[in-house]
Amino acid sequence: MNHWVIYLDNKSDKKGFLKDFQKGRTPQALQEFEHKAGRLFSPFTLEKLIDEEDKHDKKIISSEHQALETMSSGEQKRALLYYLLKENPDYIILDNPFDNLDIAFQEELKSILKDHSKHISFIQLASRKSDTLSFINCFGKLNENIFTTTENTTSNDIEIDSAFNAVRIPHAITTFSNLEPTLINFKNVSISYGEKKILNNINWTVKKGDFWQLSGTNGSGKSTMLSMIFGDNPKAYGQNIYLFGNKKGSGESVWDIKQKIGYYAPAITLKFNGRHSIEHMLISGLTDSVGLYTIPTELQKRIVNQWLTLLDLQDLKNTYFNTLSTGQQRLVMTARAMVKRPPILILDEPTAGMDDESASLMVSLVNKFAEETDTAIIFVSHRKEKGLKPEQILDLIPSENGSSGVIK
Ligand SMILES: Nc1ncnc2c1ncn2[C@@H]1O[C@H](COP(=O)(O)OP(=O)(O)OP(=O)(O)O)[C@@H](O)[C@H]1O
Repeated sequence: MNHWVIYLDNKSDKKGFLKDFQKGRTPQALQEFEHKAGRLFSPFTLEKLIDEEDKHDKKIISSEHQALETMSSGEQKRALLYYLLKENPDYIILDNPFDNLDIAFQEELKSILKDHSKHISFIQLASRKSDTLSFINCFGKLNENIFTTTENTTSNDIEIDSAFNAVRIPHAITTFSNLEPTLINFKNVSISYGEKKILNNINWTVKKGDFWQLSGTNGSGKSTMLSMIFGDNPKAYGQNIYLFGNKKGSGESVWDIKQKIGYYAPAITLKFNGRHSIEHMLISGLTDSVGLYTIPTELQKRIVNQWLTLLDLQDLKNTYFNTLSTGQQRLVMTARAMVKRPPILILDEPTAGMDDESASLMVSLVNKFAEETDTAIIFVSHRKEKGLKPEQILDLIPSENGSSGVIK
């Protein structure tokens, strides 16, 4: 039985490939799948199922106890996997299956897929060569929209430690005065959803200039914690959570808080589907807007030009953002969250779905920003991100009473 891996880079037209595949337009080498029943294990499938459940008010993979929409990203993937396997298709396309999964579930997934590989063919789309499943016996790659077969290539270790070293992080133009040295303070924070206990007695202090990694298994409460800092999660009220010295829910508006926090998660890239030049995208990071509604000042332009030089994107400054490769878009969006040099920068799984080279560039940029600025960074990731240099890790360890926080 054949099992394929198809390596992707940030220029691969994955969407186009999947569409063609589903319509039966398969490349020559993959013709064995042409008239077979296939399923897709991908965030696209999850999106569609959530939408369908919502529209028709029915449970397709939601359980009795919990709607698919409210599950954590790892829980959603687990539910989808079992749903697809139960359908017993001839083949399953696995779209970067390990993204957003904690180490334990990654291992479990590997062994579940291996067991099923005796009677289901798998086609793994992989941005990282090191993710290649052990039972893969056919190799290919997707260059833009062209599929070609390749030799069995082993994982490529990319070191881009010297990237961005020519230029320093540009100066800030916004000043954040009267900041307390302690920016975030969780005191004995415990959160439940109904009977389900999520966080148990979390104590966490983030100070000016800290570099934290927030980690924990799927469903351990990482997004819940972020939503209490950056979002409007009502569960935050009544808890002892202090942001910039003020108790959450007392006085400072969500807008006041958001203004002091740079935030980037891959999903927000989707918000920027209009025609914005890269230069304007970065300027909009200084003005906290999605588009650019006012004429930028000379100072704003100068700072953004320095950022473009740093990112080596000077030549592309007038290019539309939506024409960049995924890796370039992610770097621009991360830089957009950095340009203000906010007191806090939250990066929520920023490397999910990135190829090795782009992930490595992202890590270099974050390390450099941590080193050269006073911004406190919270980097959320399941992966031990190669080369990332956080000073401290808050690991959420789940138990029946909710997750406790262990500082490493
Ligand atoms: N509205 C809700 N109702 C019920 N349960 C919820 C709701 N929102 C979140 N949960 C549960 O809270 C737990 C923590 O979810 P959260 O998204 O914070 O985890 P996470 O650590 O970010 O996980 P992942 O790494 O999988 O994204 C999960 O078990 C999730 O199912």
